[in-house]
Amino acid sequence: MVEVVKNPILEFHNLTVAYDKKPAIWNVDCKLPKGKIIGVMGPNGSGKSTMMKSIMDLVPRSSGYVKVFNCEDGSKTKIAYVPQRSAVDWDFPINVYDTVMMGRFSSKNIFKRPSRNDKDIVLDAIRKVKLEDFVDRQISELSGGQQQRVFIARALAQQADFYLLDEPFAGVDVGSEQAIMQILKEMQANGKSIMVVHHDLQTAPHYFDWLVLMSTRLVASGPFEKVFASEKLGEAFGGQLEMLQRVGDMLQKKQHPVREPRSTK
Ligand SMILES: Nc1ncnc2c1ncn2[C@@H]1O[C@H](COP(=O)(O)OP(=O)(O)OP(=O)(O)O)[C@@H](O)[C@H]1O
Repeated sequence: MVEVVKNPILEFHNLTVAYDKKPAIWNVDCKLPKGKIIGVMGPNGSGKSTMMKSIMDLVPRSSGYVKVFNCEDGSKTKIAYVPQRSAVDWDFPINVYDTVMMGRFSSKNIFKRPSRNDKDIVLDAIRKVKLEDFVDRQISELSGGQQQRVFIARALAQQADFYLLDEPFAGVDVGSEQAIMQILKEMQANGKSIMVVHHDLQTAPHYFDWLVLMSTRLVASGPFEKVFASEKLGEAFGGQLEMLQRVGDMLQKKQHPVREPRSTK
């Protein structure tokens, strides 16, 4: 099941990426819509991270291509990428402010001096993720949820049109997960497109408008409810059907599977 998209932000055209000749993603062909929060789901090793990296041109393509479409105003679509937590050296000696400031530098201007405008944008991004009390704190001294928010602030400082987040909720407490989700919804309300690699089938229905299901091949891409309710979910996740049944029951009862954060009052 691959839904046709008329005004896409992104197109995968027969894309294959292999490591040591073993395909990590195989012949992926689909278009993804603008202005949505898109979930990318599938079992471990199904190629979700590779899909993200192929958009950023971080992995060599064996065949096919990825095309990112222009913004409405004709300017080039800017992409910000938040890698998996495990790909980041959290012991690197750098504080929150300087990490977020990295979002204002590209490979072409790494030696520029930050302008007043850069500084304002960085402080604004830090405020948006509610880390203003931690600007001077080393990133190694933050909790998992705070570290993730620093990287989201760095992406916000890039002022991109399209945001890619690889498992932003891994190693993050429930309160931080909800805070991050709130930030993503606000970004969407401001016209941004967002793509998120996610593992948790219970929370997914509350987060995404569009679902891409991977199992090395593309299993499905379409409106969330349509893909989630189809047999494609079982096809992608194979052995985990019992758990899926429980999720289905929960959805029928309209229970919100995410616990409310405990009040701090
Ligand atoms: N740098 C690499 N070198 C060799 N093989 C790799 C490399 N990166 C990923 N792979 C392999 O490619 C396949 C897809 O990996 P990928 O990380 O894209 O999957 P994933 O769906 O994101 O997995 P997970 O949910 O566990 O993070 C896996 O079999 C993985 O072992």
